[in-house]
Amino acid sequence: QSTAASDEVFQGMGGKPGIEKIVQIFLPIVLADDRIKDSFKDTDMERLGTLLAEQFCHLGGGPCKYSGKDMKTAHEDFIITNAQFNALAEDLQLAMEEYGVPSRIQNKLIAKLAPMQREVVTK
Ligand code: HEM
Repeated sequence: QSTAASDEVFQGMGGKPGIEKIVQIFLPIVLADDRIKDSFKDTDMERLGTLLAEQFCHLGGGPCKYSGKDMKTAHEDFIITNAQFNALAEDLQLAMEEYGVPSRIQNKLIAKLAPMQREVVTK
């Protein structure tokens, strides 16, 4: 594991074009998911998509800067449960699966998101 390139998750998702495509697959899955879709009814999904792509690229070790709010500030006005956090992670995994990201890389991205749970979950 220590020999893995620091950008292996970024590369494994297909670089910037791959990440953009994954986000394009991911957002419709979220908006069709009865467990979480209501949270996004007033959200500018295009802006959210841009920020998610930046964030995944940065977390994956790619050459991107995340320009959005910190996770606590972004979510504190919403009521978000642990179950909803898990639902969103599951949807992201579906999107990565559909794009053909290897499961080892999928798991690494999800592992990087897991620590955000305590900042995102408000209830
Ligand atoms: C690992 C989990 C998550 C990540 C990485 C994440 C990431 C983000 C990012 C990057 C933004 C944009 C921040 C900004 O506006 O500057 C955002 C906004 C938002 N997130 Fe999350 N999020 C996560 C989980 C969730 C969950 C579980 C929900 C609800 C079910 C949720 C609901 C929202 C909503 C509604 C907004 C938009 C707020 C607005 O319209 O301004 N997020 N999230």
